Amino acid sequence: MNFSSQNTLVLGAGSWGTALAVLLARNQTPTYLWGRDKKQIEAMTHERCNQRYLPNISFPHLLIPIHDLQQALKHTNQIIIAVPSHAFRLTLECIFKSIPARTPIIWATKGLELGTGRLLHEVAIEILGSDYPIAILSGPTFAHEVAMGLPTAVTVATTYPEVFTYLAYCLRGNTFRLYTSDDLIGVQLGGAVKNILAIAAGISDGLGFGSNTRAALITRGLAELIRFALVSGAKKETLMGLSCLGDLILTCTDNQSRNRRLGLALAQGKTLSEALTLIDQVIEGIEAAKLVSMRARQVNIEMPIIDQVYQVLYCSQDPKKAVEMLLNREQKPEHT
Ligand SMILES: NC(=O)C1=CN([C@@H]2O[C@H](COP(=O)(O)OP(=O)(O)OC[C@H]3O[C@@H](n4cnc5c(N)ncnc54)[C@H](OP(=O)(O)O)[C@@H]3O)[C@@H](O)[C@H]2O)C=CC1
Ligand SMILES: O=C(CO)COP(=O)(O)O
Repeated sequence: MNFSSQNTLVLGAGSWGTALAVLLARNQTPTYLWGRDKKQIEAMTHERCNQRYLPNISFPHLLIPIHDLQQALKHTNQIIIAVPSHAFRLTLECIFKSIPARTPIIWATKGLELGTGRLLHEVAIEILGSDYPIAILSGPTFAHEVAMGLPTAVTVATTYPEVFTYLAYCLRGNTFRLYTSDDLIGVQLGGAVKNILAIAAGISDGLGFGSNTRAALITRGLAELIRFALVSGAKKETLMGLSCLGDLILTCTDNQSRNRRLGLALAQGKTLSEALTLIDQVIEGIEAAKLVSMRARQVNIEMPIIDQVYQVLYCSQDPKKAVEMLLNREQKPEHT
């Protein structure tokens, strides 16, 4: 394959889609960055920067912001979806009739399908059938750090080796390293559930608890995540890798995480709607908390931390009370 003649289309002009488009274009891959907001695309075209979602990062000349989706689809050999999970189905439904069969479709979205809790590869296969090679890019990746060129490593889950090879070629460089995995379930569940645990870590730190508490939350949260993911068909080794443990550590410990900042704000007494207004970006852990706690009950998996996050978000549970509930649970062996 003559890689150098290929174009990539990134769907979703938020912080993550923009950072990925910047990385691709810096690596000499002609890249279209599609966003739904025409005014924002015009501003990005004029300013050569995404002031709203990724300020102070200049666009390389091979990055072209675009609003006309059909036009963008005409010129693409690879699609990367970076819209929030609530827009995933709609985005695929809009494009699938216009993309040639065999076009690789990769997503960097971290979450479950709105309302149903299905994994996004199930949604993708339902819409696309088996004519399109799919892959999932996930891992500890704050958009701004990636765009700054700080060294970052990710997992790409796919059963199509050629998709990985081409993606790795496009994202190559000294700052971005890709590892392969064939565990679509584990990689997606790690990325979705860690967001809920980052809210928990934010709550804990916002209440003024210390490093001991945070370490306990991360470790016991990971135990919940593993129980849930194994029952769902994930591989255990995936859960110890970048897309799960790596991302869990990142988002539970650094205030660049919007999910963690949500927890901090709630613990400081803000209402959910005040916190949402304050952060003003996608917070995937909110919907995921509802979907995962519901699913955990259905499959009879104990997820006490996730459950308390759900209670705080949806049932007006006082964050302090949520911690009390967790600490006063019946004693049990660490490993069961
Ligand atoms: N930011 C990060 O560091 C990382 C994010 N991710 C994941 O990437 C995904 C996107 O998040 P991120 O870029 O951070 O979010 P942001 O909050 O930065 O931006 C959200 C973007 O999604 C767009 N959007 C919202 N609804 C729709 C819709 N219905 N159709 C099309 N576009 C829509 C928004 O457009 P508008 O401005 O018009 O509302 C905006 O461009 C999430 O799943 C997130 O978990 C993964 C790794 C890192
Ligand atoms: O997934 C992320 C980094 O890997 C971003 O996390 P937040 O959505 O919590 O900001």
